[in-house]
Amino acid sequence: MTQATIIVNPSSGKEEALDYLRSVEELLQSQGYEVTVKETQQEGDATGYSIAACKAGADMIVSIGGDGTLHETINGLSGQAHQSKLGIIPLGTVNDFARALQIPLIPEKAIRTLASSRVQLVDAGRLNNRLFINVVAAGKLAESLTSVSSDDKSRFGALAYFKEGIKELAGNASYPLTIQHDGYTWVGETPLFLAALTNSVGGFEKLAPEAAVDDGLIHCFIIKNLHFFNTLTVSLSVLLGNLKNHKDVDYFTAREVTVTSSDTVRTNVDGEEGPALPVKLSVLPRHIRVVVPNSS
Ligand SMILES: Nc1ncnc2c1ncn2[C@@H]1O[C@H](COP(=O)(O)OP(=O)(O)OP(=O)(O)O)[C@@H](O)[C@H]1O
Repeated sequence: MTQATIIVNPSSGKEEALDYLRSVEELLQSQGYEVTVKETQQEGDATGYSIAACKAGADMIVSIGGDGTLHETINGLSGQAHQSKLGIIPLGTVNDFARALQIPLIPEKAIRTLASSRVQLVDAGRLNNRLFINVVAAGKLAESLTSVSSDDKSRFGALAYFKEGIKELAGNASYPLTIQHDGYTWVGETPLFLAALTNSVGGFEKLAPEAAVDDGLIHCFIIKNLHFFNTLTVSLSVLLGNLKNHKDVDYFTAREVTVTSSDTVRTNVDGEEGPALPVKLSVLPRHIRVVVPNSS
């Protein structure tokens, strides 16, 4: 009998993940899976459960939670001799990875997607010695997003991010960064450096519109000045996917990027606190097998 493991994070998003557990189990059983359920209690659990599922030869791992739970699950999958395919029920706050893959954000619809026969190969990013799936951010703005409390996230959802972000914009503080890629070096002060693998960053699905999940590229934005966030042009730029064309933004794509600073600068990785700089980023092309809707 084929095996599936469900990894469910009860604290994700609005804390509704457990409400959908039974439906996910039933759908998988109806597809002929023998199902194991693993509930996370703390950071690292999803990685451990994911490694165990691969070692047990599970055909599919289903993550019920947000981008943080997915990040941990994928870090478990990678490097295993047998890599299970991944099903996603997006119940986090932002759910960028699901947005990028056009997995429905309505849980009932996402659950039906698990019956899809379509599996898409998706890039993963490497950051020093671990993987990321969506975005690495560095700078004052990234640090402020990391500081959003999980209480605020549960109560306000994505708005919690904007609340913190806007507080930080008022300061417009920058860090000195050195960014190297493909023989180029950028040196300057920036409040925000973004390295995105997918088109959806922070819930903005058009922030990096040309970023395909399997293009083998890191899409990088160096925001040189945050003053422009205070003007109407920024909202238009972001919403229309023109951020890269703004005069205060440097945009490039790369397969490998190194970011260093003379200051202590922490990163935000897939929405959670990441390591301090320096970081070396690279791409593992078409590294993860994700179950996506038949029609997308
Ligand atoms: N039982 C638990 N109670 C509290 N925190 C948990 C529990 N299980 C896992 N975690 C933590 O939850 C975090 C991941 O949450 P996740 O990203 O899935 O939800 P989210 O932050 O609401 O969504 P998003 O990342 O899409 O905004 C990880 O940092 C992990 O350590």
